[in-house]
Amino acid sequence: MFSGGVLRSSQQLRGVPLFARQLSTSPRPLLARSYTTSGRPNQLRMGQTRGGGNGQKRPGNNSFLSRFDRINPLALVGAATILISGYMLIIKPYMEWRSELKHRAVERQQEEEKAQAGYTEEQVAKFPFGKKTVVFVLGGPGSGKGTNSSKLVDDFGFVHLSAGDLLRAEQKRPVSQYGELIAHYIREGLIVPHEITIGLLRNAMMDHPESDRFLIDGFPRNLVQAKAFEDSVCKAKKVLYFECPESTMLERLLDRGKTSGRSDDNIESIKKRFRTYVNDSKPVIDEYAKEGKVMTVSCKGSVDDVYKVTHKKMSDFLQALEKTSQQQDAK
Ligand SMILES: Nc1ncnc2c1ncn2[C@@H]1O[C@H](COP(=O)(O)OP(=O)(O)OP(=O)(O)O)[C@@H](O)[C@H]1O
Ligand SMILES: O=c1ccn([C@@H]2O[C@H](COP(=O)(O)O)[C@@H](O)[C@H]2O)c(=O)[nH]1
Repeated sequence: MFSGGVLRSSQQLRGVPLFARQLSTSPRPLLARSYTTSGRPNQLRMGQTRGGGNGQKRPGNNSFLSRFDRINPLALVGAATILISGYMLIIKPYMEWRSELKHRAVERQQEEEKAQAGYTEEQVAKFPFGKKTVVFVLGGPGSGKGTNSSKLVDDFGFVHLSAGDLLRAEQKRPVSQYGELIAHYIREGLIVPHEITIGLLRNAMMDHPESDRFLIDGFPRNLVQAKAFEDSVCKAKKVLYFECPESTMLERLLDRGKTSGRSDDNIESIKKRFRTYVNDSKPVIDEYAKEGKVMTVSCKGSVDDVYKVTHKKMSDFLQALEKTSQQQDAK
């Protein structure tokens, strides 16, 4: 760092920082100051040597210790200050930054390994999906699925899995290979390929082995997804459907968009989401209705009013389910 020009006239100063050398070789101080072993300054005039005033050098003048006679202590202090400051201001923060980067890279790698590993085929095969009570929560965008699902969690001990939330979380995961794809589908109001969504839902269910009840909110979005989920995970026991006019949904979504930060709570995306709902998602509800699985709740009224109806319907369903299971156990 201090490799400045060689000072031929003061070879003794090799190893001393340039800053110190320049100060110590400066012609400015007419009185070079040295220090005695007692610490008192010992002032000598230029050219005067310790051996007397005759200009002859003493034999020991070139000894190691005598080299320091010519070094200005202030210069040494200055050099030391520069060294310490350089270390504190540049080298130390740089080393800390490098170590932080290394730490983050290790964390990212661990996260990626964990995400890629997911669950083994054996673990998936052993998980008792068929014994779980799965209720799909369906309805148009902004019809109140999330609002009511959160309340059902508190009252009936469901685990609430929102397909949209799982996709948004996956999109944000720094090492996700699907991040950009999901962002595009969500912004365009399109349906993400079902392999991705079903994988996320299945893993999320397996993350809660202790729970017997799952609310799956905003899924399935089309008939292909519904069939794929039934084939690879399980059948839903019931569908909770929030019926809502488009004008109400639009008003609520635009209002939510003021604070939600969602990339699809804007008028262009909302229109696309409505189109997807009518063309792809509503037929799923119609299909389940044919199987007698749908409980319909109107979204009109206050949050509390709507939830009162939702609570009653869910309570009736769970009671009926309990009764059926008791009857089966009795056989
Ligand atoms: N009964 C209600 N009255 C007034 N506002 C409501 C009512 N129910 C829900 N909201 C509000 O409407 C907005 C949409 O509700 P929510 O997020 O529950 O809908 P969602 O069906 O889950 O929507 P998305 O499918 O877009 O996720 C929210 O801001 C919520 O607070
Ligand atoms: O099964 C699903 C669920 C959701 N999506 C995409 O996510 C957005 C937002 O979903 P919300 O339920 O409103 O949170 C939806 O418009 C789809 O683009 C999906 O592809 N598949």
